[in-house]
Amino acid sequence: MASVQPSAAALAPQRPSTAATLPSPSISPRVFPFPRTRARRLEVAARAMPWPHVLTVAGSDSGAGAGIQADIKACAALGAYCSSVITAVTAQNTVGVQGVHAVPEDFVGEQIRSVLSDMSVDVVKTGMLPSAGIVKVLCGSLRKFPVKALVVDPVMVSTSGDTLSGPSTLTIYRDELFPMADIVTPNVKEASKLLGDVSLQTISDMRDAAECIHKLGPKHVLVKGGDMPNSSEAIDVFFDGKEFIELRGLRIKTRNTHGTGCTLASCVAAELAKGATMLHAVQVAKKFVESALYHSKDLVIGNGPQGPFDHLFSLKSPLYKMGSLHKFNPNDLFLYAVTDPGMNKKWGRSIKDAVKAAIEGGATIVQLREKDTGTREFLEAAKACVDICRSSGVPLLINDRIDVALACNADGVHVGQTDMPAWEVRELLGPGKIIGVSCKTPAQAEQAWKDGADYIGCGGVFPTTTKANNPTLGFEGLRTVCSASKLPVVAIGGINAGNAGSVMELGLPNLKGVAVVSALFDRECVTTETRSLRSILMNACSKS
Ligand SMILES: Cc1ncc(COP(=O)(O)OP(=O)(O)O)c(N)n1
Ligand SMILES: Cc1ncsc1CCOP(=O)(O)O
Ligand SMILES: [Mg+2]
Repeated sequence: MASVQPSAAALAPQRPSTAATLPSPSISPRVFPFPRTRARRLEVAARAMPWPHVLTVAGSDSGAGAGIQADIKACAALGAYCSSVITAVTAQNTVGVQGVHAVPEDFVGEQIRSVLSDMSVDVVKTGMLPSAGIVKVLCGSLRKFPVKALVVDPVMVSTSGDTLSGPSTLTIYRDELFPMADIVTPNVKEASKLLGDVSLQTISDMRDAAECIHKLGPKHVLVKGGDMPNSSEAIDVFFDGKEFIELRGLRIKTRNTHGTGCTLASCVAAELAKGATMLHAVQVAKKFVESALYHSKDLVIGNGPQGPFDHLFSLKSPLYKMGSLHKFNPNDLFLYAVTDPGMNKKWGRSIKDAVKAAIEGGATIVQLREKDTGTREFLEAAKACVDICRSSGVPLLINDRIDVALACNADGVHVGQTDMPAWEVRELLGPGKIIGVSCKTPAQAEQAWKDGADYIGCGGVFPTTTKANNPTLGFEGLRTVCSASKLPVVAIGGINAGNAGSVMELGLPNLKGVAVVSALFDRECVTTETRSLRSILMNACSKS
């Protein structure tokens, strides 16, 4: 690999600033508020707003889909500052890598020194490290200027199949860099290379690989399964030295996957810099990549087989503002309030007041089930309820109506067996939204999971007059579905203050809560009923 030499222009003496040649201004020059004494500087620093800071040590991608360019965009998208040390300049595009020009080792060292000696960097993330010498320089610098965490993305082969780091770096990766790392994030091809070209075909192989790489010294390992053949999901294996966690995601059909590895590692680094735990950082990173791929799936840049994706998709999409992204927490199903227009009319309250009251009483999630409300009125009310729920941190779902959910930017939808299939809903809503599916059988629960739902609603557990022609499953039916479900379950149908405790006391696997219509809304005071049901549920859970 050839070295980069500074251009003649870069080496030429600097032109004196134009300010020096201008006549002195008649007004006093502006005083910049840079504190002159050390004590004053420290005082200012103590009051200063912290800005999580990631330093990426990686290669430049001229096509800007991967490498340094991806790292900076990913960190920016997640609110972290990203400084950059360039280890190599690559000529690449959507077709592949046409050339690599490594930066001389001592100049890589100089860049690192410039950043780490001046700025307070929280996390260092590494990407393309083209030579063993550069890895050595990096390790030496990290010993001199320690940071809170080191994220190592062992970039060895580009997704187009081009070699970015020779075999000589393998040994030093294993001997010097990995023992310093808080996490190493190989894909299956890289994991295989790191372990001497072992074959990785199954999740169990990925677990074994994660364990072997962990023995090389990093605190955590994430083996990414995005490239695994014959898998309808993107499953990654996370290992912290004790426990294996399979992280499941959607496999987004798109050609725009260039730079996913760099982006994932940068997101992990950004989240760590913000103070997240490792598992949380990895979960956020995975969700971010999945969402970016989803929102970029139809973009076209370049003519080659692998295009870049849009890291800053949230700036564009009104449906996907980061602020409204409600990451699903199964415990939110604990007390699920489902509205009913007839009951609200009967008691003379608006949808908005009903939702406010339920939240005040302690509802943990709300569904607008407005079967007879006109679309325009429904949408207006839904928008108001989105505001109420968002300011209380309670997710708001829409029953049946994907169009209304999209228009009001709700947190998700609930659909039944005769509504739009969950996988089509997922296509429309994207990965950031919550999808619930009504299921009465294990087969339906299995399908809901395959379709990408987040939870299932199972019932009627007891007879109900709220939903016509709805067969009663009883405790046995609920037990059968809960035991088979891979998704969290909420029980529904005829649940009230008199029987809710007995449902939760069943202690069924996956049962996270109860969904209730009439026992909350066909009552005079929604807040009182919700409050009392919540305390019944809490008592029952403390017993079971
Ligand atoms: C939480 C929850 N579970 C089940 C249902 C029922 O949905 P569905 O089967 O689509 O019937 P309708 O509610 O549309 O009549 C639900 N709404 N919520
Ligand atoms: C929507 C729905 N899905 C199954 S039962 C049911 C109605 C639940 O209403 P209630 O809580 O009043 O019995
Ligand atoms: Mg429905």
